[in-house]
Amino acid sequence: MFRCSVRLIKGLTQITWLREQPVLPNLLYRRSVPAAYLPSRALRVTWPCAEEVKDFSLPNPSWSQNMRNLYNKYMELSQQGSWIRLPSYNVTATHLIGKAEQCPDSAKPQVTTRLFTRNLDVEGLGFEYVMFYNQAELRTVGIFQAGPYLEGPIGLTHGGAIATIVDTTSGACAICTLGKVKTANLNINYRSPITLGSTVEVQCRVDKIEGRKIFMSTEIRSADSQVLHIEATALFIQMKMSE
Ligand SMILES: CCCCC/C=C\C/C=C\C/C=C\C/C=C\CCCC(=O)SCCNC(=O)CCNC(=O)[C@H](O)C(C)(C)COP(=O)(O)OP(=O)(O)OC[C@H]1O[C@@H](n2cnc3c(N)ncnc32)[C@H](O)[C@@H]1OP(=O)(O)O
Repeated sequence: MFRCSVRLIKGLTQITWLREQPVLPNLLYRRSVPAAYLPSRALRVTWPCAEEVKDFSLPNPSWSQNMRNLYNKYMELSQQGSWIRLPSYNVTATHLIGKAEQCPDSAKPQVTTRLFTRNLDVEGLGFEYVMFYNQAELRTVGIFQAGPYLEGPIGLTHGGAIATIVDTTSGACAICTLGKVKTANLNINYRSPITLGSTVEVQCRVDKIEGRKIFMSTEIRSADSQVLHIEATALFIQMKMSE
């Protein structure tokens, strides 16, 4: 248990910017798992115990040249200080401090929860994406490559997969701005299909904040910005301190 805590904390402390975020104290999730979260009586949910915590938003061999070009562009902007690359793990709890002590040592069979967008073990088949956050402008950019396992109509990306990317990119912006949030509303206009294998740029911005409500707009365009694929709006609600 102690070793697990050390590994997780070591991984998290590498993300120095997180410690500087004003929202970080709000990102501490509750420390016990309600029974309703368990997928069945035979299974126990476990938290990440991997030797190494992999950051999935770093380039891998499946990335297209378009994906790499956009990534390099925002990495350069990050070096100038305006953007921050958001790390991405395959277990939601890894993004949050305070889960490590829940690593169990014995329960079998076990199932480890997985972040929906990072649930495939082979690179390039599903969601390949990286997100950057601009704190001054309250914006996120997502660079998304749609893998072949995201098919809806033949050769095209499933609308639900696109909705997931809108939710993820605008949700990340809301989280970085306000702390823990849940999606309350998502409206999507599908303007033109996204071909499987293509890379698109997801642009999200905060429209307004009213108390616990944060209103977001999202646009998805082709890598060269010429084709508008998606226009969307979303409402996220900040969690109460007790949640
Ligand atoms: C340390 C890490 C930092 C870095 C982070 C970086 C990256 C993040 C990486 C990983 C994390 C992974 C992904 C994150 C990305 C995406 C996030 C996905 C989030 C989800 O995928 S989440 C699942 C789907 N989501 C639900 O499962 C919600 C079910 N639902 C509820 O849980 C409640 O319904 C709730 C909580 C929404 C509200 O409940 P509540 O009790 O807290 O608040 P309440 O009802 O009082 O509403 C307060 C005010 O919002 C207004 N309001 C409420 N709902 C509205 C609606 N639909 N339309 C218009 N207005 C609405 C009210 O009218 C009132 O307005 P007013 O104050 O003006 O009266």
